Amino acid sequence: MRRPDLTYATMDHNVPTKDRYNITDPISKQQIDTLSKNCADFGVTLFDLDSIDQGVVHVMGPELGLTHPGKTIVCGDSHTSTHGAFGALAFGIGTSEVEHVLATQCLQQSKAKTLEVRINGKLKPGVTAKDLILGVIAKYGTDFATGYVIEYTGEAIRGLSMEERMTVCNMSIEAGARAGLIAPDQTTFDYLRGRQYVPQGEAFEAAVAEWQKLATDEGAQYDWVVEFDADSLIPQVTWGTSPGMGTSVTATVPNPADFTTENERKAAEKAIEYMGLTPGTPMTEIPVDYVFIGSCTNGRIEDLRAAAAVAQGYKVSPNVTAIVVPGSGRVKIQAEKEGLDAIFTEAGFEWRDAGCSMCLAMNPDVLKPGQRCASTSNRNFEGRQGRDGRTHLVSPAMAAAAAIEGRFVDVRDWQFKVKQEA
Ligand SMILES: CC(C)[C@H](C(=O)O)[C@@H](O)C(=O)O
Ligand code: SF4
Repeated sequence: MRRPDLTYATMDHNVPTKDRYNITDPISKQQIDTLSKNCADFGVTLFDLDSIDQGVVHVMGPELGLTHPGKTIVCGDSHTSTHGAFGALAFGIGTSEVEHVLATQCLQQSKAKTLEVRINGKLKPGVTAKDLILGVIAKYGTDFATGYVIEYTGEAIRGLSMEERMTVCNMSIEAGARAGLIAPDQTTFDYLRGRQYVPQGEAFEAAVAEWQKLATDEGAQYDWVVEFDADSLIPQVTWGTSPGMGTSVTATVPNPADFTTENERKAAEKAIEYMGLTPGTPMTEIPVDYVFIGSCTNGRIEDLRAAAAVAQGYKVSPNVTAIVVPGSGRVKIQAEKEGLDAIFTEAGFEWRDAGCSMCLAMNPDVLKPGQRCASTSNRNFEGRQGRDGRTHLVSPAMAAAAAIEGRFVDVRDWQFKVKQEA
């Protein structure tokens, strides 16, 4: 290994989120044991199950301050695009490329084209970064950014916290992009200050002076520009089996006949059948069996706060199983300090340990065939959360409201209702 000092590891995909040391799946067990052994043999820092920093790599990395503006970051995982939120060039690579990087610390790449995704206006109350990226992908499709690196710009992006920016960049890959990034600014520097793996004291100020140079050039030219209006965005729910098959919670399940091309019609038909839905059904009349709050898209502390704010004082519907899975050990500890775990458990949510959990069916958290899940993760492919499971992607607040009502609800009405009752 060329640079063990620049390499970090954790365990996330196949870690059980309850009784975490009891890994019964032999392949998962072997993978985890092999990683431990390799890290020990090659001197790589590993955040293992005993570490409070163990968690989903895209949650715990930034949290530790490992992600800096201007860095090139690779990981054997497609959602590495998350780290672009800091103005890093971060992308997922395949296993043989991982091997190449470990041996040489370099990678041959062809230059990507540049795409500006300009978000005009501001998000309205109850509309989140998750709705924003789901809305962009619903509008432009799951392959519009193929061959490009996205730069997200515009007023709405500048107004986002680092955690919200990570949610947006996380799903760049669902738009087909090689990577997605946001130019660093004061929000970025404030987030990084004092974290374990950033320079401290005067060295930090010197780093900031360098990072400031990474702001978007005045009059920068891109290969392509698309625009999106944040002002008119409504909370989103996906109805199909790709992240682009989404709509507003106030809308209905679409009619395949209304799509323009034959391919789209066929894809919609197939997706609606798999999802067990009927065209024309209001999204708010779709009942859910399961709610998953977590993942590298929405398993950060702000996400858990948003979900807890909705859940507080209510009970999960008797027809629903709901789990909350912090993205990292530190998110878990912070949430417990703030009493969020108590809010969730009193409401009837299960409070779990950090891991990828039900984002993908590679650990004990799996849907049963036919079960329908409101999920804060990023992929709703067939079988993603378990064979024949049905996934609807939503924001944390929307997921929490769905857990309580037992169906999708417009969280903007929900907040109104809460206020009236209070
Ligand atoms: C299993 C892993 C390689 C995969 C990825 O690359 O993204 C997973 O994290 C996912 O979200 O589908
Ligand atoms: S949380 Fe989900 S999307 Fe993120 S790395 Fe894990 S499996 Fe992939």
